[in-house]
Amino acid sequence: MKWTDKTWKTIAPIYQKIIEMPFIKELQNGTLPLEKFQFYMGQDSFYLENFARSLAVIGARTESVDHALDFIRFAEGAIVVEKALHDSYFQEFGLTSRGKIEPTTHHYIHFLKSSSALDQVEVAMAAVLPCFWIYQEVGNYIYKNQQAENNPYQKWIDTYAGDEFEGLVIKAKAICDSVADNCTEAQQQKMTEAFIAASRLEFMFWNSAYRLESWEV
Ligand SMILES: Cc1ncc(CN)c(N)n1
Repeated sequence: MKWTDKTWKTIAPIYQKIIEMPFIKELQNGTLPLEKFQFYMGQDSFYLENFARSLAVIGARTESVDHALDFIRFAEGAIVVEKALHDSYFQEFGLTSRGKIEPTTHHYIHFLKSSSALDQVEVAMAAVLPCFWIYQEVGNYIYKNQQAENNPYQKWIDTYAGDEFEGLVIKAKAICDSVADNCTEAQQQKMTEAFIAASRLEFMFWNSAYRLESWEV
């Protein structure tokens, strides 16, 4: 069985919790309060910037030139989305500033930065995979199950349920499978642990936006 198939099974309960969480349900039916989406957008702007930096570091560290090119292109894509967030989404949703980095975002971006810099590069590739794969699954899930017309969050849904994003996910999964084939059992286990940690952080990221979580002091 492919590493990706085995690993997705380990996070199936986390994914189930994600699609049942209020942030996702309300995004799906268009009732998510604007304030929560604004919070999410601001935090996601920090996230995408640092996600892109981590992808670029992985690109620099990977042995295969083809994988280096893929990761550098992933990094470029994440920065382009980040700019689009500023240029269009921020304006559309009335956000003037992205605010400051809040606790869950802080945890997530530092997890990605330390993994990309210090972990075995195959483990770092596994750490960034949920950022692609979970978003695609959630985007597709919402797209298939939505009933709301004139959903204010439609553009977000279409981004992650779209063909362009699917192409990136297919590539990121294929790279993880090909590098996992050359890893020992113990190394594959570390890849899986990194994937699980990032999946938990994806849940926490949406949950923290729903709760408008901020530093207490
Ligand atoms: C937190 C988070 N994770 C993943 C994605 C999709 N790259 C995102 N925009 N934000």
